[in-house]
Amino acid sequence: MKIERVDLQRIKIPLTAPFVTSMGLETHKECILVRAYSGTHVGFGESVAMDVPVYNEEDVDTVWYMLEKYLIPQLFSREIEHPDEVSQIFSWMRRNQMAKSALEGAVWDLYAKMNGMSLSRALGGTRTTIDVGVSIGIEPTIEKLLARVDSFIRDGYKKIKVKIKPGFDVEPIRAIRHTFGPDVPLMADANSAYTLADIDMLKQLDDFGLIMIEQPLGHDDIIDHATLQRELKTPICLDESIHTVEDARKAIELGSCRIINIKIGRVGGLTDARKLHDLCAAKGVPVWCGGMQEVGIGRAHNIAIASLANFTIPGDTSPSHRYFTEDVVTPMIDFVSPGVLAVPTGAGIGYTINEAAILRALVQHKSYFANQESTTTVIPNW
Ligand SMILES: O=C(O)CCC(=O)c1ccccc1C(=O)O
Ligand SMILES: [Mg+2]
Repeated sequence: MKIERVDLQRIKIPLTAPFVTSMGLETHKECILVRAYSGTHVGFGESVAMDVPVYNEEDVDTVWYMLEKYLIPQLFSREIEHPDEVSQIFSWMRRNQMAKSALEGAVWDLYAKMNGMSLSRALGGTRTTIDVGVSIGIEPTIEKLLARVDSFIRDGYKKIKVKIKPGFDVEPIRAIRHTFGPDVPLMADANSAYTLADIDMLKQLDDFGLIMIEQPLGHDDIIDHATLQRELKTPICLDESIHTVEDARKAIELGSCRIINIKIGRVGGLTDARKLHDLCAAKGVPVWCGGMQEVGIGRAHNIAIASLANFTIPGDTSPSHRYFTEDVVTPMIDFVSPGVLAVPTGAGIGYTINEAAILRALVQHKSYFANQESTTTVIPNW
């Protein structure tokens, strides 16, 4: 296939509730949607970079810049047989995994649509449904947190993940266990808020039977995590520290974690996400699909990758209504039964794009053509 045109659309949508983590506060979702065109087919991708570089080094503007300056022109210049080639084509560029992934994901959807198969099938997925959990931000009080946990348990979520930070860690976890009992599948995500100096507090978390503790230490660390894992019964799951398949190999070899959270954007795209999944399967390390509060396109990509066999732990891919009142796909992504999403069987991502919703959220649109000048529209809607 030859990519003849790419559109970038920057959108901004309010979140139904503010999301607080040890990294800061989010009230809106801002991201870039990518469309890749070949013949009569269009593939869709989504950049998961946040509006500020607090999770990784990228933000919405750096993604746009890297796509426009390097990645889009590079795809225009060649014939592609299979989307697996895209990550190889982009491999000369260091990092910028989310920028690469946004375009690579659009090419994967395009390829699946051109071949009349679902994205899940194109990736080798075997599950027809996936179990999902919920990621709850830091609430102003333990009482408010308990109320949220209660409503998510009632909704049937298969895993409850709570964000922790220094000063809001042991007590909220103790309160959840005390109120809801030992059987609730519970985990904590620290987003790198601790160091080895906090080891006594982290060891206290061992008493609560957590499924795992996600990314307790430095975003760029795998050494101290190995030290910590030797001291903890609870499995450590790495998120921020794993950007590549090689990172995962080294972390597993060092014993830095026993579980890995795979985010397609963080690892540079679907091809590398699948390779990381395969490596973990070979090493006996379970994986689950993380989330970046994606709108429907990125969410659909997450569902497709989570249909692979070694995604044995419920992921963070909650239904659309947990974040937004309106999504960019229609109908909104929702449970088929409590805590369970269906893996679409239609071509590509398998959801219909809600063009009207995108127009309502649109901030900037630019079309790039293989053989023509590009055109930009800036929409001053905020
Ligand atoms: O609901 C989701 O999409 C997951 C939300 C989440 O936990 C998260 C959101 C933004 C950045 C990092 C993380 C994380 O998993 O650490
Ligand atoms: Mg995380």
